[in-house]
Amino acid sequence: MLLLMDTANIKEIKQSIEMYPIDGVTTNPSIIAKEKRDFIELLKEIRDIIGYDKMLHVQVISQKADEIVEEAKYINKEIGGNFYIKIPVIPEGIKAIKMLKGEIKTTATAVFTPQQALIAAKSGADFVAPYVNRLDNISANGIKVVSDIVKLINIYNFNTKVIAASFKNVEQIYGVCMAGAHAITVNYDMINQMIFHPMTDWSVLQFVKDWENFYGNKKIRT
Ligand SMILES: O=C[C@H](O)COP(=O)(O)O
Repeated sequence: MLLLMDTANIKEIKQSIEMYPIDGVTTNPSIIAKEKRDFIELLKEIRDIIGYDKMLHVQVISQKADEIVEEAKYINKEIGGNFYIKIPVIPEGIKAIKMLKGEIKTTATAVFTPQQALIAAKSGADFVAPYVNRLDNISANGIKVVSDIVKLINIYNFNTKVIAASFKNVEQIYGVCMAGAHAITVNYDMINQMIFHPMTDWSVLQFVKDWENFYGNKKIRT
């Protein structure tokens, strides 16, 4: 299972890379704009922090295939390393995914249906990114959509991986993992929530208390 951070915030990226087993970073134009920084300069800083081996997914802005391809080539040249260009699954985006096959790795994004994922996978996308919480918010079932996409990819033996995105609670994350999503991308709040449990904190406190009752301030290693 691949675990990526859905953020462009330098502090959050540094902290999560230090604490957790992170495989890379995903961004989108909204996430990037929040940082109020020069686009390429910010991406270069992220690349420096995560190194050249971890994945960095960056989204295009253009909506015409030729321009999407040009943007993809430009960002890839500037950033380098293990790079994926994120392309929305509009028709021109699908065309661009086909055009980039064999040249730049692609993540088909803004996926809301298994049918979109199927076309993106057949076009050669390396990842498809269904938006779980945004689906749940429109009374659809995000986990079911992810589960169906995973099934379709297996039925047709595509090399495409599912990177489930857009989470607002850990139950959604658990659901997509049980459905066999190959990767998840989560924000800083979600990664911390994934590891949090009040009983864990209570248990740790209790262990320390019991130790101190007998050993006082004595450490295990003096
Ligand atoms: O790039 C896609 C994001 O993961 C969407 O997440 P969001 O619905 O929390 O904005």
